[in-house]
Amino acid sequence: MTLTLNNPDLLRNLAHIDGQWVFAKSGETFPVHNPADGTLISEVAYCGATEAAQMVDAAHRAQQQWAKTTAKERAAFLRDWYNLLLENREDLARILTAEQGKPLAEARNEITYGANFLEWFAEEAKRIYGDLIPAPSSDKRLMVIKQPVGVVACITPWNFPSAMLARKVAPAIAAGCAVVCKPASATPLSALALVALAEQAGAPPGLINIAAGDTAAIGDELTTNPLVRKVTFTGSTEVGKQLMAACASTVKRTSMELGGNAPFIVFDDADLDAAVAGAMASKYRNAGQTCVCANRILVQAGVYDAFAEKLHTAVKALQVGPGDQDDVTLGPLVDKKAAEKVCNLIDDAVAKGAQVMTGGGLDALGGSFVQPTILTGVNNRMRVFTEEIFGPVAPLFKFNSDQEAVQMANDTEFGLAAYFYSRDIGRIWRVAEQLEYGIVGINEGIISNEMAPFGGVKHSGQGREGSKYGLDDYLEIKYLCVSGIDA
Ligand SMILES: NC(=O)C1=CN([C@@H]2O[C@H](COP(=O)(O)OP(=O)(O)OC[C@H]3O[C@@H](n4cnc5c(N)ncnc54)[C@H](O)[C@@H]3O)[C@@H](O)[C@H]2O)C=CC1
Ligand SMILES: O=C(O)[C@H](O)CS(=O)(=O)O
Repeated sequence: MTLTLNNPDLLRNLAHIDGQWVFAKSGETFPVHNPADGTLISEVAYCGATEAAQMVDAAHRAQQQWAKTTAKERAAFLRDWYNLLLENREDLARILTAEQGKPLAEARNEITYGANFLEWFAEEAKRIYGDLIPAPSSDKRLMVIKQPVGVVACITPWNFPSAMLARKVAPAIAAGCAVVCKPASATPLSALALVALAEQAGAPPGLINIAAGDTAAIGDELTTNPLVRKVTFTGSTEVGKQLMAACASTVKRTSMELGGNAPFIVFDDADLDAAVAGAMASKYRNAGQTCVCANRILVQAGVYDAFAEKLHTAVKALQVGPGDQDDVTLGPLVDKKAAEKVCNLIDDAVAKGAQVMTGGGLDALGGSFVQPTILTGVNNRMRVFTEEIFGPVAPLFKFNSDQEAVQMANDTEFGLAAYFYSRDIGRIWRVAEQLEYGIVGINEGIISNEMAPFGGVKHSGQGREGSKYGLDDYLEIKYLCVSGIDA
């Protein structure tokens, strides 16, 4: 696939440190390939601990100044950056589809989704209020002020390489922090393009720094350098735990958006057509590579066959192919290793008795294209019940009672998103309150937006991104006790 841009300057391959675009000190680079056809898109600077330390030093200097700006000035920068993302949305979407594989329509949506966090936190920046507290004695005045955490490390995944960066950098900048960013090596180009637009929007040198390459070396520097006061991470639970442990030596704050294992419950009073539409949107978005995808579809016995047939019809209508082709609605997985892992999960289920209703393995296109798949006759001994599938596979589990559905749904160490379809108000409240998840979609399969708190419980992480709560993760609360007030 040839990547054609209106503004070729958006395709960056260097690190951005202290306001300069620089090669790696070693001069090394690493390749970025298009998952649809394996073609080379770019060679990107392969950075390591040296560049990571330089980013931290630059961010520390810049943050001292950025913290002195007014909320209005921080808001104005974020809004200018937001406008540039929208003006360059088509190019940003094409870069995103080229390196990650998602269909262009989804890529456009991701750019808008990420931009909306810039707009949201441009507004929230002006509402970082403190408190005055009734004093215990007449000679005292008690108050609370909120101050920026300081230098923040942002480590982001390959599945939403643009929006996940924006979702972290926006509140950090709004709060008065400076950032050092490490994108996933599979998809650095979208993040680099975003930083190029931040520079165009007037970001002071050192405010926003980014480097990719030697993941472990960069990660080690960012988690142990005492000048970094917070690490915000989106990715697998396994890596999240490693990063939390590494941050302990310097007592950094952490925000963790980790893995999921979302139940999608269809009760017998559900609107089945709405439930199928919600399942399609939740399960097959980004070819199933989102942390909030429906991972286990639990269907009440009385409607199981009807729901399965309706879902089958909808899945058969999916168009598998390269994301830059107009009619495609299901792109490749991010790489062949990811596709192999998903096929292994299918094979495990079949070996334990599951039936393949449609799909079942690699698509005829080969490479990292996986057939959209529905499995029936599944049980909780299969890996598709316990593991995050991260692919276009819908296992349909059957249940009888409401309590059985809730028990199955909660039978996991994860707790990010859950979904269910019902039109009974009593059932809705009872089930919503019993589900052990940070996010619950009720009669809805797409729950993500900048206005709502996004985050999980248990092994799905800690902290919330977006919403009026999203700034808290980037602020420190300081209590001032003023005495001697009595005349
Ligand atoms: N809860 C959420 O919002 C999200 C969770 N995820 C989860 O992430 C996984 C898929 O995304 P991946 O990018 O493969 O996850 P990953 O955990 O392998 O990588 C995520 C990021 O961490 C970096 N990383 C890996 N090891 C590191 C280390 N030792 N030090 C510093 N950085 C390191 C990677 O380079 C990448 O930038 C799935 O489990 C998915 O559920 C992905 C996106 C969103
Ligand atoms: O990385 C992800 O999977 C995203 O958080 C999912 S969403 O926010 O785009 O729904």
